[in-house]
Amino acid sequence: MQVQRVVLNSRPGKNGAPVPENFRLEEITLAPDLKDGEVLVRTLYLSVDPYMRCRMNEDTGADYLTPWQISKCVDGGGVGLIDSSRCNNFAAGDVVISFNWPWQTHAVMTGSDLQKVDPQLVDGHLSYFLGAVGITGLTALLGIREKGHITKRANHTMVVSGAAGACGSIAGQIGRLDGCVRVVGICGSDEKCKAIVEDLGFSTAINYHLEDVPTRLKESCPDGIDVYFDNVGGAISDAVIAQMNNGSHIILCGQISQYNKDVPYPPPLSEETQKNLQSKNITRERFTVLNYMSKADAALCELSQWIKSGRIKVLETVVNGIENMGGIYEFQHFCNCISCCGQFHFFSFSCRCILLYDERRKHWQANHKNIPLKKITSVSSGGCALTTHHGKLTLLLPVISAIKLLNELQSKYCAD
Ligand SMILES: NC(=O)C1=CN([C@@H]2O[C@H](COP(=O)(O)OP(=O)(O)OC[C@H]3O[C@@H](n4cnc5c(N)ncnc54)[C@H](OP(=O)(O)O)[C@@H]3O)[C@@H](O)[C@H]2O)C=CC1
Ligand SMILES: CCCCCC(=O)/C=C/[C@H]1[C@H](O)CC(=O)[C@@H]1CCCCCCC(=O)O
Repeated sequence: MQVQRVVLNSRPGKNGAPVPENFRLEEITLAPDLKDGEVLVRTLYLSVDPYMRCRMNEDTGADYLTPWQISKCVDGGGVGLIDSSRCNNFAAGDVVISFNWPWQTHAVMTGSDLQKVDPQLVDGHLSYFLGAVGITGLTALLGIREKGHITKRANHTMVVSGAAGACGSIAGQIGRLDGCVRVVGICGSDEKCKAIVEDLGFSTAINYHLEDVPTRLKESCPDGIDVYFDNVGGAISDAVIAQMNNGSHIILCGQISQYNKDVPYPPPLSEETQKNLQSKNITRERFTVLNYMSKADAALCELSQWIKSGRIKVLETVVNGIENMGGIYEFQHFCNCISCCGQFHFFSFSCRCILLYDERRKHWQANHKNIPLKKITSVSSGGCALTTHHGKLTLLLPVISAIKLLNELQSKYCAD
């Protein structure tokens, strides 16, 4: 069987921004026979995440991350279907996920690397297993519960950086559901600001590219800041920390603004910010979701229920084609992504890029008629935004490709 895959072509260098040329698309032949314990999977969606920037370095700087190897297939979070199986735990048609899914249209994987998931949890919207009902949703929920110390009726104000991203967009909504009276999001465009306020229910949004963050924080958080969900680090976090209250809490989720720099994780803080933390007794404990997986099942159920009931909205992003996987890193400033292989569709909001393989979708529908995949229900003007059952998708593609993609999406998925 001929399959396409993405390999690492070159490294950006420890202080370099990733470029599409860091990746290369190849075609290879998969051996037809499976060994005992192996399965053949069809890739549906692959996730492109900030931590992968570290895997592009020879030394990732984090003990739980291995570097990607030059000319080898890259891997990460993925979801797909079992095509055929020689592993007792899996049968053809099962939906499975893995943290080490190769960026490949089909792959032979060992059963022990895969986890079977229940499509009912996401109402057939399988990409959610890589986002809102997957690692980033868990990160938001467990990060808040473990490190946020939000108390109902305490009138807490929460600030979220990277607020339109996969973790941030869910974290802000959970902050609200858990009882914060005010949730302020910081993100990088007016479009994102509008979406997190109008679609997700954040109280206020600050565009850090156009607005003065300290001034806008002062206006938006008149009672100071009690909880900070930090996705970005750097100057934005310095500004937030400067306005945090005594005894307040930081959820140290990630520091994306520093990932192109050759600094350890978590990157060092300025002296002034360190002083702020100490003098105001602010907690800032590192949070890694993988350390809380014993709580994952219950948390995933909670997320699933919130999403199904519409109390949490999910924003997603799609870009078209495995050949565009490298290009996704051009969007890294704007988004972290999900994608797949073959004839892709790459939906792309602020947070996630998702590639959907047409044939696989048909395969899925043929085998799971009772759980229809969500179809796009309307396309809004300008070729830059679509609406699904679950919320708005904003394409970060150039308008021309966005229009082309929308037309394709329309003709393929909106007919019925
Ligand atoms: N602790 C844990 O276990 C986990 C941590 N993480 C971390 O959470 C963070 C968010 O991840 P995720 O939501 O998946 O990623 P996304 O890519 O979905 O979101 C990241 C957001 O950060 C913003 N951003 C990118 N670069 C910068 C910058 N230089 N300055 C300010 N904002 C920037 C982007 O939008 P814009 O600039 O337009 O606002 C983007 O929306 C990352 O730091 C990641 O490493 C993720 C998963 C698990
Ligand atoms: C070094 C910067 C990391 C910053 C925090 C972050 O983004 C962490 C992400 C992990 C999160 O805890 C859950 C995940 O899915 C991310 C890591 C996944 C590790 C997979 C292992 C890959 C490998 O084989 O190296």
